[in-house]
Amino acid sequence: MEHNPYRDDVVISWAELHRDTRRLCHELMAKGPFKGIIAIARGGLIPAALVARELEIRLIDTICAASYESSDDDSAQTQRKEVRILKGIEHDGEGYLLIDDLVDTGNTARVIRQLLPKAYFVTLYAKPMGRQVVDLCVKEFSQDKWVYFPWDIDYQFVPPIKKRLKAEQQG
Ligand SMILES: O=P(O)(O)OC[C@H]1O[C@H](OP(=O)(O)OP(=O)(O)O)[C@H](O)[C@@H]1O
Repeated sequence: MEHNPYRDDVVISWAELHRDTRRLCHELMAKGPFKGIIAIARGGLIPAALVARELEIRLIDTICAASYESSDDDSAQTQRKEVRILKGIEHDGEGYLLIDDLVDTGNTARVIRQLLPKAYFVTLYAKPMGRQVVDLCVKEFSQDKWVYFPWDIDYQFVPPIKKRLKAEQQG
């Protein structure tokens, strides 16, 4: 079985994501103006839409990448494959804001940084292995945290702690 580097989860709510994106926008006001936004799909799409609203940017493009593939056990912590660019951009990114939700190992960001060397590259969240590849992020998490975004999760009923402990003791 492949080594799993993730020891802990970070669960980001919609409200937290929105608040963090607005914090990013306040910092971006001092960096622009930008000609447009390039969202790294899919994770960058929702942050890019929120940033576009706050900075009043209406020119929005995408670069489409795929870097993870499903693991055999259906876990969200899927196994890494090579980064593939499914749709590129026909310029070097000068004057553009490049947005993704997360830089983790930095594999995706490194490939895209080479394609768009002049873009201003931001993510909401970053882990140490990828932090240097982007220009700005809002929060940093340690490498062993797995970040769940609001679109990855669902609200569901959780039994009271007393019942859960009892069930654990019996089982
Ligand atoms: O730094 P890395 O280790 O490359 O990981 C970060 C990348 O992984 C996620 O995308 P993912 O490949 O899961 O695709 P998705 O956004 O389409 O779900 C995320 O949106 C980043 O693009």
